[in-house]
Parts: sequence; C-alpha cells; structure tokens
Amino acid sequence: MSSSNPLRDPADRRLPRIAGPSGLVIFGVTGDLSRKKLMPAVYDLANRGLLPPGFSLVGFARREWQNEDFAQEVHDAVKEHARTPFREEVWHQLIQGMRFVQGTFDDDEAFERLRDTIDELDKAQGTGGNFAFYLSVPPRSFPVVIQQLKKHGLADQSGGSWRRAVIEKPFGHDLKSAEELNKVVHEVFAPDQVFRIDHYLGKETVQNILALRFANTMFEPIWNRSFVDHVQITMAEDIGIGGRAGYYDGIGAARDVIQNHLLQLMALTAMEEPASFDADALAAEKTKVLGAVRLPKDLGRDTVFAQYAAGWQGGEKAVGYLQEEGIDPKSKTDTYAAIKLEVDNRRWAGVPFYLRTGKRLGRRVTEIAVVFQRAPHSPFDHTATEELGKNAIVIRVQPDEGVTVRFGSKVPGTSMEIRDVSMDFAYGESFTESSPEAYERLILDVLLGDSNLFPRTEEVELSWKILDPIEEYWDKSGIPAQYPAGTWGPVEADDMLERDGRSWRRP
Ligand SMILES: NC(=O)C1=CN([C@@H]2O[C@H](COP(=O)(O)OP(=O)(O)OC[C@H]3O[C@@H](n4cnc5c(N)ncnc54)[C@H](OP(=O)(O)O)[C@@H]3O)[C@@H](O)[C@H]2O)C=CC1
Ligand SMILES: O=C1O[C@H](COP(=O)(O)O)[C@@H](O)[C@H](O)[C@H]1O
Repeated sequence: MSSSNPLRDPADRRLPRIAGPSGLVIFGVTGDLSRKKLMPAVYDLANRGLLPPGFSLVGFARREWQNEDFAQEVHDAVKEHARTPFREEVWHQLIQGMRFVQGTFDDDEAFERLRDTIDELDKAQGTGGNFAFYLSVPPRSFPVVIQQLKKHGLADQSGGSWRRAVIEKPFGHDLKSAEELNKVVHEVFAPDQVFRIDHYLGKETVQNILALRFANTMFEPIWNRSFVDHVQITMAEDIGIGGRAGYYDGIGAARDVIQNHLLQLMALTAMEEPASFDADALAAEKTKVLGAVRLPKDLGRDTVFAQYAAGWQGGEKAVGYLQEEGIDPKSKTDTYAAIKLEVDNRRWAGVPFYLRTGKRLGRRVTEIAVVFQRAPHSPFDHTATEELGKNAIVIRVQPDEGVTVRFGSKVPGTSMEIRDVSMDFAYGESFTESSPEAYERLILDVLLGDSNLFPRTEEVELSWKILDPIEEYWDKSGIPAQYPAGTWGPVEADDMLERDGRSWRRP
C-alpha cells in the first residue's frame, strides 16, 4: 500500500512510521467499536500509506458471512466513518488481504480455521506471520479468547515473527478482577506482546500535554503547588448510554472512564518530566504519580455519584437513565461521578485535582483546566479587580481542540478596571495537518510494536486501587443523586466545590 499511494510524499520526514509486513485479526468485528472506529481506522491508515503492501485484515464473528459479506461490511463502515476520502485503488489493495472467520469464542474448529487463514495469508500476502489480535469483545470474553489463542498455537512467535494482543477497556472491574485477568493474559503473552487500549492516549491533544509541559520553558516553572490553586479535569458527554445498556449498567461512569481516561489525563498533567520519551521512562513517571494519589478522608464530602433523570437536550426530550431500554429500574449505577484527589508529593501537596464525568450533560467537552492562585498582592483598588477571575491554562482535549490561557487585562478606557481575557491556540488555525483519529494512531503503534501510548499493568492496577474504595463507599452509601438530562450535573457536585470555596467551570 505504501508503495503505490500518491498521497504519500516520500521526502516527508514527519511520516516515516510505516508498519512492516503484518496483519490484524479483529475479534468482535460486527460490534459497535469495530464498525465505528477500528475498520475505518485501518482504511485511513492504508489511505495515508502507513500500512505495508500485503497488509491483511481478518474479521472473526458469529455471523454466517463469507469473505465478500465481510468486505461489504468494512466497505460500508469505511464509507460512513472514515476520515480520509474513499479511493478505489486503496480499497482494491486492501480487500486482497481481507478474510472472514465465522465462529464463537468457545469454538475450537473456528480457531483452527483462523490458524489456517493466517497461514494462507502469510503465503498469499507476505505478512511474515506477524499478527496482532484485537479483542474488541465484551470484557467477560477477554479470558476465553486469550486462552483459545494459546490453545491453538496462535500466540507463538516462531521463526522471527511477532504476535501481539490488543485488549480493549475496561481491564477488569476492580483491582482483584484486573489482577486475575492479568494473570490469564501473561500466561499466554509476554509483557511486550500486550497492548492495553486507552484510546484517550491516542488523541493528539492528550499527547500534546507532554509537548506543552516539557518542550516549552514558560509553563513548567509555575506547574506546581506554589502557583496552582487546583486542577479540574472534565469529560462531559451529551449522549446517553445508547444501545450499550448491557455493558454500562453495573459498570457506571467512574469505572467506564475515570479509572482509565481521566486518571491517565491526571497522570500526564501531574507527572514529573521523563528522562526520555520512551515507553519505560513514561510509564515510570505515570506510575509514580498514580502511586502518590491520595483519596479524600471523607468520601461522603468529596465524592458525588449521580444518575440522569428525564430532561431536555438539544431541544428534544430525553428519558431518565432508569427508563432507558435494558436498564434495571432499580439500578444504582452512576452516570455522573465527581471526585476530589490529591497527589502526595513535593510538587502537588495540598493542590486538589477535581475529576468529573457524566453522560447527558450540557454538551460534549473534555478539558484539563489548571487554575492558578490569585496574585499575592494587588496594587489596584478592590473595585478594579472585581471581575477578575483566577488565571488558568485550559487544555481543550475535544471537541474544539487547542489551549486557552486566561488572564486579566485592563479594560480600555480612562478608569482602571481589569477583566478576564483569553489567548487561544486552535489546532485548525495553527496547523494544516489533520489529527489522526485516536484508534488510527494506536493501531499503527501496535503494528510497529511501539507501546508508549498504552498503559502498563501497574498503571491499570494503581488506577483500580484509587477507585475501589470510592466504589465500595458508593455501594454502601445507597442512592445516587439526580440531575436532569441536558444540565451540568447534580447540585451535590456544585456543593462539593463550594465547600472548598471554588466552583466548576462551565466549558
Ligand atoms: N463501543 C464503544 O464506544 C467502546 C467500546 N469499548 C470496548 O470495546 C469492546 C467492544 O465493545 P462494543 O463494540 O461496543 O461491543 P458490542 O457488544 O457492540 O460488540 C461485541 C462483539 O463481540 C461479539 N461477540 C460477543 N460474544 C461473542 C461470542 N461468544 N462469540 C463470538 N463473538 C462474540 C459480538 O458478535 P455478534 O454481533 O454476533 O453479537 C460483537 O461483534 C468492549 O470491550 C468495550 O468495553 C471501549 C471504548 C468505547
Ligand atoms: O471509553 C469510552 O469513551 C467514550 C467516549 O469517547 P470519546 O473519544 O468520544 O470521548 C464513552 O462514550 C464510552 O462510554 C466509554 O466507554
């Protein structure tokens, strides 16, 4: 593919990362994630010339499909969700290596057929026997798929070829189950063969946290307890649970996204500078900071969990969580969670990190706001600064990707009045290059064997250690608070910050 792609400029040194001979097997290929993200990402990689000639894509699922039906499914998913234009020549090359294997996860014959298919592709497409197995399947099925890969010799790296396992989130539902799953995984795959997905790490704006902090000189000197008042990390979604009731109920907002995405954002915001940008150095710093996270003493005071009630969103009536199809009408599952954490180290002692997430909130936005202390002394009259807020650096992760710096400025005129103003960096205005979709970046990294953007076992387990006591407390404490769909969450969450003399940002 790379050899014939006219979009690729071979002189462009910024695009040197092309995967070597390889293939990808997607388990659960008929599922939501595969259709919306994975299959389009594979096409986009091919279209950008980042996949090798002969790249192979194998779908494994229960449907009675032939190779042609699978190809049609990929085609439809690509047309609907891919980010790059559809080009016949790229598509034509991609389908040469497309195969479908029908079966269930406990079906030994299906796994034998999968092995034969991989051998056939190796000869026909020249994959070099290098295959990544992407487990885009219900989390309860992770162990059986891993064990089947072992049983049928699919995890063996013989003759210089590589085999890798890509495991979707959530990795377990608490520390114990994560440890158990880890044991199963590492009975089959060595640590460097395992890629745990946290797709937030594949987002361009999330990687930019490290660039912002460590490639510049002006932010790092003030990135500490001497200047920072608090940090707010928000991941707000306007969607409800959609068709994912079976997965979501019993899991909830905190396990779904705080344990992984939000704690990873917090780790990148709070960690020390790594010695280099390699996977071990990054993981070491993130692990240190996650290990230093301190829970509030009073979980009733400094955490909130809630469920959306019926409300209005985007001019349309939205049902409450308990009325959603497939949800237990007595469910206590959180669709909103807010927690206050601290980091017990010299840089951050005493600085609260407020994390919040929710479904059916006012709008879709993810951001990290580093909010600074007020100036220690003001030579201006009190009235001059009445409308001056706290300075802030806001990393806008999505959807309006960029960075905002908020500070006070004199209002033009003959009197002295100071008001908040913003300086803005927007990706769309500063760069002509488009950001790859997170899954595109992560799939390429798997094929390249680059594990920088994948959380390690220790990070996953430390994150559960942080969340488990909070979940246990919520289990015991009973009824979730409520918020109408389309609002910014429950009043209890506003009260939580007000008690600290602060307030949530309204992004
Ligand atoms: N969807 C999303 O937005 C996100 C999903 N994820 C994670 O990705 C993974 C997949 O999620 P999602 O796509 O939403 O899930 P879906 O329920 O939509 O898809 C699950 C897939 O697994 C297949 N499957 C289930 N059981 C079996 C079985 N016994 N044998 C063979 N195939 C089986 C299904 O096949 P069939 O069609 O025949 O039922 C389907 O292809 C999960 O781990 C989820 O947590 C992570 C982030 C976001
Ligand atoms: O991992 C998940 O993320 C999605 C939100 O992803 P985003 O990239 O659109 O922010 C969330 O809807 C889903 O519940 C969760 O499992």
